[in-house]
Amino acid sequence: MQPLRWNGRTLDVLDQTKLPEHEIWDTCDTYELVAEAIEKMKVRGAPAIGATAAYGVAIGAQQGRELEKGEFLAYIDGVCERLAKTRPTAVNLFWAIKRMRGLIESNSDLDVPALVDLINREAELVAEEDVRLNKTMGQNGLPLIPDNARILTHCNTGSLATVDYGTALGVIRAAQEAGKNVSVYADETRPYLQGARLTAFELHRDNIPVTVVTDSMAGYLMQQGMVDLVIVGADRIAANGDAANKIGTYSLAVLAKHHGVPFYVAAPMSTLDYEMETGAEIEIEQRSSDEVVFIGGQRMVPEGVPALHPAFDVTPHELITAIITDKGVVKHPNTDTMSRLK
Ligand SMILES: CSC[C@H]1O[C@H](OP(=O)(O)O)[C@H](O)[C@@H]1O
Repeated sequence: MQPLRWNGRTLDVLDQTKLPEHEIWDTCDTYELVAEAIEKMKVRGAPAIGATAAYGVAIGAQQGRELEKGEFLAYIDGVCERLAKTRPTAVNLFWAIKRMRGLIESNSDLDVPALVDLINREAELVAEEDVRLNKTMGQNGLPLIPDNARILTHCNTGSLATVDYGTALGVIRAAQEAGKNVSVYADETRPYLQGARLTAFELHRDNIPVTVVTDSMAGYLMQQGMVDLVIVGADRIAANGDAANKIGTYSLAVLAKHHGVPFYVAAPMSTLDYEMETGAEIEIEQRSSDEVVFIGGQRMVPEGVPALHPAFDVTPHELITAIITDKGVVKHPNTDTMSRLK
């Protein structure tokens, strides 16, 4: 199930906060509505956020179609700034905005209508490329997935986290499509429950055997020999291979190392941030503690008791067996091996 529907003018966003029970689509006909959809995590997942931001710039450009050239360029810069403020960790957001800005700067001689059409087309290209690259990544990861693999994954890295097909779930899909008999344990992934609500939803629809487990069960599953490999996504990968991903990923990597279970990260090249030397520099989004305190509107923490909500953590490259990208697989990632992907 794809999370975005583009008709050339407006963007319909599948409201993922309402899944799996309700399939509700929100129409974004202004860039502000696009920004709010990202901030409220109606759409989430690094590549999906990047594509959504690109469409947000395109919708903003259409809104400014009647402006004079100079006003338009200043206005579209403001649109980009607004979208860049939505969420800090997933580099795909900034990669997409930088790509749109670069296109505008290198074509600033065009008149406004021509620029608007060019921006529209570029946003569509970002989305089309994402699907193609995810499928390539799936094929690149295939050799790492043995037949009958029992796979543990975290959060949601499927079609709902991308334009379609997925990153880590894309590798799992490729394995199933290749006839491998794979099964998945999906961490529920508190507090937003991407695993229970989204990954289980996607895999069940695709007839990929999936069992939901609580985040605290990962160690038990590995201790019982029930997991053959772990595969997760990423929101930003530093030049040395340190990977920022949903909170709880680092704990999985430590457990996997202790139990000798391979730990894979799957991410497109748009998630690699070569300007960031190590993961220590990655900004970790701190979201509202209400997202921890309340589940489905029901209070789980006593009034007056604070709760933390770091939305991501960073897994050191030493704990990562291999990073799977659309350009190839980096085993034992470090600054040197990662540099060869450039
Ligand atoms: C395919 S990347 C998905 C990536 O994004 C998720 O974060 P969020 O749901 O907060 O956007 C999580 O880190 C996934 O691994």
